[in-house]
Amino acid sequence: MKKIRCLNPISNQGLDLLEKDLYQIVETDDADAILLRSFKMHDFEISDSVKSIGRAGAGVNNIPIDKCSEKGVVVFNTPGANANGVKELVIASLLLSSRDIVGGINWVKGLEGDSEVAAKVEKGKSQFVGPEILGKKMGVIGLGAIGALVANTAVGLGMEVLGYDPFISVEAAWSLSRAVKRSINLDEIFAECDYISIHVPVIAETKGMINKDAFAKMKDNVRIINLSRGELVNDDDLEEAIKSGKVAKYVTDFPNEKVVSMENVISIPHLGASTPESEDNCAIMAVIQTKDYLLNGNITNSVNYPACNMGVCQTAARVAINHKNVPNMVGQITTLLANNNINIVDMINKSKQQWAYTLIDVENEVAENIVKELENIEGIVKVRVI
Ligand SMILES: NC(=O)C1=CN([C@@H]2O[C@H](COP(=O)(O)OP(=O)(O)OC[C@H]3O[C@@H](n4cnc5c(N)ncnc54)[C@H](O)[C@@H]3O)[C@@H](O)[C@H]2O)C=CC1
Ligand SMILES: O=C(O)C(=O)COP(=O)(O)O
Repeated sequence: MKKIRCLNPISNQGLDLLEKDLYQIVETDDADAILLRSFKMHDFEISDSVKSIGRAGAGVNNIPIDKCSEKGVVVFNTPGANANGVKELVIASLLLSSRDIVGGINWVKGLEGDSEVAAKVEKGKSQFVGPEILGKKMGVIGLGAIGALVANTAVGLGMEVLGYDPFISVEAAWSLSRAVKRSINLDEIFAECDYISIHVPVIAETKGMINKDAFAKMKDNVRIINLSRGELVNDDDLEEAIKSGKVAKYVTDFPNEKVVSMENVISIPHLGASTPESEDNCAIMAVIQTKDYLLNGNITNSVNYPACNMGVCQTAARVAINHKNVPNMVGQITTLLANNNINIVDMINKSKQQWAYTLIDVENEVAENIVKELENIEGIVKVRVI
């Protein structure tokens, strides 16, 4: 029986795929696999029983990836599974940033109980005028699953779209409308766009990328939409840019104590992926990937270990080894098996940056002492016999 622990509520559409005779949902710290959404795991004790962590969503900045890699814990996410949910909220945000719908709604709320609401609405509406988006320039930073959908939809809404992504995947590039203009540097986006939407992960290179220097290059009255992560924007610099009139509106899905009280900020409570469709898609994908890893050792959509697939084991046993990507690992592993008279039927070795994974189907049972010997090889961080 494999134990699965959920650190956030995970859609039943996914959890129902866990067969009752094979899997048990637990709240104890002896789980084989963890499923989560935005739960912050940095201070969470990851026990040695944990083999994988499945993020039902895209961003993995809530998970200590390096620590997981060192422990041989494979971290999955679910690329694209919530992209449409986010895209739709970006389009809503685009309109909210332009027309003062939020200001208008709040003002009308204040007229409750007034006997002249209809007349006052007509008289007061001019204070909420805002521009149309048709024909305006939209900059999309990051053209992955979400950014590509946003760029294409903005084209469909009659906007002129500039996209920037130096690491764009072939798949995302193919999916882009030919009307999306490629920017080769951010400065062009900053200088030309009336609306800028950010769709990059928060990593060392992107943290605080929307800062004083960036604001200085932007047009006056620019509208910025950030449904990616709060840390991408420098809050102090944003405050200045709003005060000076450089930024007309900032829409964020990641409000904090500082941003929430700023003028001309629209704060959304992290609702980008909060649709039944996205929640179901993410849960289903995370569960399928987790099951395949626990049962077969196959890796799909991991952010720290390489993709690897040998189907279902047809031999006496399958040995799954997580290790460092350094010379002579395969040599040492196969020599040790040969010295123990274990015949290899099939094997695969893959690497991703400094980590690697070796799957070996063998003809014989693999005894506990051999597992121990494998674990003792310098550079090996996890050994499983499936
Ligand atoms: N508000 C919400 O509920 C949600 C927020 N997100 C956020 O959106 C981000 C993007 O999600 P996806 O599009 O699904 O991810 P993705 O991985 O498909 O796309 C990210 C893109 O950013 C690009 N990129 C990386 N570094 C860059 C840089 N320095 N400059 C320009 N582009 C760069 C990559 O090449 C990739 O194409 C996530 O990392 C997450 O932080 C994702 C889902 C839901
Ligand atoms: O997928 C992501 O990166 C998200 O930000 C969605 O977060 P959530 O699963 O809604 O807590």
